[in-house]
Amino acid sequence: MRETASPTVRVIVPATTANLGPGFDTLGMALDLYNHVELTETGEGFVVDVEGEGAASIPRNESNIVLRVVRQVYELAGRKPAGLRLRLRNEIPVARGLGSSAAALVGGAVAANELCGNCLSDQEILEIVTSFEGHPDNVAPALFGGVVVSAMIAEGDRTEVVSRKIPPPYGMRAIVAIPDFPLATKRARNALPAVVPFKDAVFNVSRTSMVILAFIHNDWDLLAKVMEDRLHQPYREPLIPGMGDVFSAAREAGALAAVLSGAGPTLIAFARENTAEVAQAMEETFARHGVSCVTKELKPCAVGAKVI
Ligand SMILES: Nc1ncnc2c1ncn2[C@@H]1O[C@H](COP(=O)(O)OP(=O)(O)OP(=O)(O)O)[C@@H](O)[C@H]1O
Ligand SMILES: N[C@@H](CCO)C(=O)O
Repeated sequence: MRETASPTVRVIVPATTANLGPGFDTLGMALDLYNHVELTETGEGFVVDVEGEGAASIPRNESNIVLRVVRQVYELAGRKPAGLRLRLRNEIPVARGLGSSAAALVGGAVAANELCGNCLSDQEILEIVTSFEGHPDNVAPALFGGVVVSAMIAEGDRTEVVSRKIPPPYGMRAIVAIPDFPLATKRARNALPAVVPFKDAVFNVSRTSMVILAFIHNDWDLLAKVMEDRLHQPYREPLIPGMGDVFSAAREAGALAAVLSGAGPTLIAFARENTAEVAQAMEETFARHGVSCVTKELKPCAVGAKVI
């Protein structure tokens, strides 16, 4: 008798760069570097395979965050799988500020939802994965693509995640300089103060608003002027040797702006030309500070998580 194939779903999810300078925990952009998640319902057991980035460090047991989000989706769908096989193939470096965990979580949630008959909406998936991450600015662009503005709005005992997508900037390139050392998001968030000067808060409110307008109107002169931060980058700079000099070198080489990618340590520069010169300037400047890095030229990605 012909064996029926085990139901399998494959999902591809983009990397993301969060904050985009002043938009701490609010702005994020999807980039064309991907994690691949494959989920199969099996007769028994829960198996996790990992290849690519993080293969040596990502757990294969119940602590694996992707397995945890898959289980939560099945539970919400009222389904109890006899067994699951999870295959993770990662191109996004782990703990480097490019949204590796967000991409993996979104991939797992979308794959599980597909196998459960798509009973959860995108909004429900967004809020489930945000609850794992604690902030929406990687998750939302990983799910929806493009540039996404997000806010967490408390409503009684529930927190609604409100997200709105802007088309990615046309003709813009993102040069990322990825140091060879990891920086856990948790550690980078612990470096932040509980209170900031009122003038710094106002600085970021104005710059975040203007960054959004610059993207909406493709106003690159404006973007170059306003993509600055006072809420998180100054407090994280001691964790990334040479960060300020790398920003200056990127701009001198032709970048419109250069900021910390998410919680770092990756630094990201936005440019429309001279991308090779920008990448070289970032790499050489990091090297002068004793930091070895890999540079990649990436493009903003209009599409988020996709079942393939
Ligand atoms: N692709 C992945 N698959 C499974 N677990 C992952 C993956 N990427 C990261 N993790 C796990 O997510 C947890 C949080 O990682 P952390 O947020 O510090 O790094 P990250 O999400 O990879 O980095 P970043 O958000 O800066 O890109 C870590 O325990 C890590 O093992
Ligand atoms: N907004 C988050 C992004 C983490 O990728 C932070 O900066 O901690």
